[in-house]
Amino acid sequence: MRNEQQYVSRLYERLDGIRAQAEAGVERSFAAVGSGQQARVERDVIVAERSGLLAALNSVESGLCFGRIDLVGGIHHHIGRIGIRESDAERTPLVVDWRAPVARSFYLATGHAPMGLRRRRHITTSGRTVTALHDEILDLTDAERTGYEGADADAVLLAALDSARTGRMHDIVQTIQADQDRIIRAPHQGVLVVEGGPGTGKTVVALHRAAYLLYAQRELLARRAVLIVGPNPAFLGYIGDVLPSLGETGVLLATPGELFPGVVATGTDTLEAAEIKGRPEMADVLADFVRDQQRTPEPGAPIEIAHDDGALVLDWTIAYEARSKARDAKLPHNLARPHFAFRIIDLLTTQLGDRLGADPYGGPNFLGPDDLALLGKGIAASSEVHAAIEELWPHLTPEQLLEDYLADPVHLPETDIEAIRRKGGEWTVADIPLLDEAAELLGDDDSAARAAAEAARQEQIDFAQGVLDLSHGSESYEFEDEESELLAAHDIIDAERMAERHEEADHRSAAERAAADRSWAFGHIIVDEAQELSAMAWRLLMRRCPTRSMTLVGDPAQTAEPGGCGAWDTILAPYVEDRYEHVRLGVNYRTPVEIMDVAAAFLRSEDPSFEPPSSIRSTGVRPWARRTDDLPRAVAEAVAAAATESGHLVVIAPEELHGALLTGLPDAGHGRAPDLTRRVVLLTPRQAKGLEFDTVLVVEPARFAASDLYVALTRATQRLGVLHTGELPDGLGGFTQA
Ligand SMILES: Nc1ncnc2c1ncn2[C@@H]1O[C@H](COP(=O)(O)OP(=O)(O)OP(=O)(O)O)[C@@H](O)[C@H]1O
Repeated sequence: MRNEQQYVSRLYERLDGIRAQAEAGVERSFAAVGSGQQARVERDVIVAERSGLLAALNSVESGLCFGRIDLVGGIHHHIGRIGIRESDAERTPLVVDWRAPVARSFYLATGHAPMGLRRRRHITTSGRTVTALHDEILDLTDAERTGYEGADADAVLLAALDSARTGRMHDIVQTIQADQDRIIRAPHQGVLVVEGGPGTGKTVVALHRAAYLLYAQRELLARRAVLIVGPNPAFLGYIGDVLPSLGETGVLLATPGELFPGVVATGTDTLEAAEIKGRPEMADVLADFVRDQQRTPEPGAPIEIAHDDGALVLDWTIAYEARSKARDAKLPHNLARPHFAFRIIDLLTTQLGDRLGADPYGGPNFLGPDDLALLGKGIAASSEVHAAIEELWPHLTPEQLLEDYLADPVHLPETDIEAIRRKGGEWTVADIPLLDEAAELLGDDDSAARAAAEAARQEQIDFAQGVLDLSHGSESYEFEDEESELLAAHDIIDAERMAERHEEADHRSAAERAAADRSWAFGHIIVDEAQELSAMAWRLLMRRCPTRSMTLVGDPAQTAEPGGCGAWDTILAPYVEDRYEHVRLGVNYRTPVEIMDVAAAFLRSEDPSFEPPSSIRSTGVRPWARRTDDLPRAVAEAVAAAATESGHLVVIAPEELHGALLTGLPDAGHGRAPDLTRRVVLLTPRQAKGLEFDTVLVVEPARFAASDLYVALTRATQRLGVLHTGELPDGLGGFTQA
């Protein structure tokens, strides 16, 4: 133990050294004498880089080194969250990153396949102090013993699984199991589906896979960023510490309601409306609706446009021809609009030319090409003509289009139309993929943005010219000697190049830039609770990941959303056919066998073929149930009785009961963004998805949908209780009566 303590202390000393160096770098950059835009840009870049490094160094502080492998032949390596080298000339490795190939045997070696290992050691620390060592002898012919060999090889894993929860997910870097390691390091480049029952580590494995990919493909992923999609903000808060604790911060976490930049989904849909909006047919429905916006006047009811040289008649024939021409361009609506406008102007010019230049005696038209060009210019400048074009082929934003569509839906059966009809109101999660679809159909007409950028650039050139003129004026004063004069700014740089240099470089990280850019192509996307996403949501996600480098995590048995796609083939066939890898996790690390038995029996009563994951732990504590006439009081009493138990407690209850229950739970975290670090939390079944707590109280299970109840029953790491007023739902039983 003493030797390991000395080694670990030395590691922390080195970490402190690197940290001090990075801090000094930041300070030096701030104090840098260079002035002017260029120097500021360089300083900002250095500060951003060093600050990123500092954040990573600070976040790996806890449990920096957690293992050691001794190879046959005497070499050994310490394994840690990040790799650290000595400051000597050879840059000797002090601790090896857990993701490095050399560290792999730490996770995979067994007595049967020792992978060249003699011994594997787990080092447990508290702060910077080594508190325990656990050794496993892998080479049984080796007689040397350390005294730290435990009888139970899984002691470290079981201790981690048994520990009280904190409301935040922790990394599992010290105890990754072999089947999990294979998924984390899977070489598969395309879509990898990780399926497994509750508590099998799907989420935590996917997060470690993200960390692994960020290590193995650092170049690419630092540029393109990783996106992690999770079901709700509470879940993202719950998993938010895992990657930073592994030294990785360049990741964007988002809920499905946040995937259209500039819009936050705060509204709610009925289940029926969400299901309809998620159907794949909605892509065609919206495409048809966009075509509906490309109009023609009714035959016999033309648009008459006043013009100095006589009225112009924009009739069905002209509009129809211009529309066909514009549609032939096969461009999104807004980008095809100029084609429509040019054709209209062209046809109206011909109309006017025919009239003005007509020879009353039937000879050729009097007007030549120059006259026609002049007429065309006049028509193109006419605001009335533009108003008519806008009426027939309006420039649209995705928000406008969808708002108009939802106010008066079309191209659907009448009952569906009534289900989704909505005038104004807030955007919902199911609207987000529709907005994205609309954006695709409309196309980003960036001509206005480009014109603005050009104007800004011109302004900078003018500003730079001003600076140059000033420096020219002060030349004799500032540059006294010949050499300086030769290098005077105006001699070596023109205003345009100087303006470019002055342009503010984009210092945001790839993840920050990706968050603001709808057309961003991510290097890798991880989707948790993937079974919940609708076909339309998948269309959005696939657009964000043209390389299809994705890890999808889910459990079809936990599907709650009526629009959820469920089967992987249905989700993936349109994009990758059957070219995806499918792996399963079968061990439940969370729920003890006593609780899993109850949950599995309930689901089997719904689906007799259901195969639950097998629990790795048993607590000897049976779940309990109590019937009551006064739920708020019974819940408050049960929570008070659990106060002596360690860890966190969640009350999972239907939303409509929350108001009443809260009167007896004044300190509970609750609401839209509940604070999960509170000792007591009140959640709806949907909010509880993906989370875990030491103690779970399920309230009024008869009001839960079956899949929601299965999720609720499988959230506990230690204890489960059920409080109900009426009969328990069919199939739910096996409790002790409390
Ligand atoms: N190898 C491991 N070492 C330590 N803890 C582990 C290990 N694997 C899983 N766990 C723990 O098991 C619990 C369940 O993991 P996780 O939440 O990833 O499961 P899940 O499959 O996503 O569950 P659900 O589908 O119910 O959301 C977590 O606390 C996780 O840290």
